[in-house]
Amino acid sequence: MSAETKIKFGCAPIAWTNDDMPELGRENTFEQCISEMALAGYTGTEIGNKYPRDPKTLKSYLEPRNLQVASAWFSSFLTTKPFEETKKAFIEHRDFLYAMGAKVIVVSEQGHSIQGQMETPVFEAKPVFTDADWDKLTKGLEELGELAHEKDMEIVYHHHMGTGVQTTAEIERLMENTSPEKVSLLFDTGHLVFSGENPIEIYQKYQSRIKHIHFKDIRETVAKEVKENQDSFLVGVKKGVFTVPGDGMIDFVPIMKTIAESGYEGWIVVEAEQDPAKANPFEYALKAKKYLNEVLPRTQLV
Ligand SMILES: O=C1C[C@@H](O)[C@H](O)[C@@H](O)C1=O
Ligand SMILES: [Co+2]
Repeated sequence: MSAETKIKFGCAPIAWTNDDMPELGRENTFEQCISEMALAGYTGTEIGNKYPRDPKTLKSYLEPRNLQVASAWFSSFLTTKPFEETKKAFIEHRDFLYAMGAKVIVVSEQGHSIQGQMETPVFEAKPVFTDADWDKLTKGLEELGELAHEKDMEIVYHHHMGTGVQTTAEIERLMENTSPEKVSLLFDTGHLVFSGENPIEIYQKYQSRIKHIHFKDIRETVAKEVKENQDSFLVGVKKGVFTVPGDGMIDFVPIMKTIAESGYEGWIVVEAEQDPAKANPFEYALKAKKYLNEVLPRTQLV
């Protein structure tokens, strides 16, 4: 089987309407978003704040457009709230994704996170977990992993700027202290490069545990500005730190080659949040798909 058939390309709705800042792209409708994704050539989507939450209704919109649900984000609060609260919300989210046919559940720990704070500098004020936080996080994630297994699903942990799992050392600590059977990893190129990590090294080290991928590129000059100005994550997004693959500083050819050579089977979701008033979401989705269509054969595996 070629790499092309094992890898499916999806697109995240965050470029049309931003979940972290719903005022960005408020005017873009749900139907416009999913129609444009399909028109740009994607076969999968994640879930945005305008998507109907009833599986039957959502399917009635997605199926005519040949779109599947790849996954959806879940915020855990294992380090700051009683486990039962996260568990209850997780089961609801899991059951919704299961009904939609998704196989993986994106989980990101939002306890102590500063990613949603407009004024907090993302590099300087990022949280650092205590040993007690790590203990709660790793144990809690393993329990969520077991709950996912009840539906034959996996949790994929999303390392993220402005959270306690952002750097290479933090990703390593998470991976080393959780069971590979219970906790898998999401690989997000944009967050790794923005943070200053080496994405290929991380991919190679954890390839057997990577079960979901987000592709976004970085505008190098904006990333430098965010660091120098001590901007928050959200201000960075508004300034345009993220863009689609092929439009920034990341060379996706070696990344794609590493992914294809690893035998990765699953979704690569183009997820490049930026201000839709400055970056037309359809044009950028199309640009990314064209670029990826060119990059994939250059991995020489197809
Ligand atoms: O997967 C993601 C979901 C978003 O809400 C988040 O802030 C974004 O940066 C991301 O990578
Ligand atoms: Co992501």
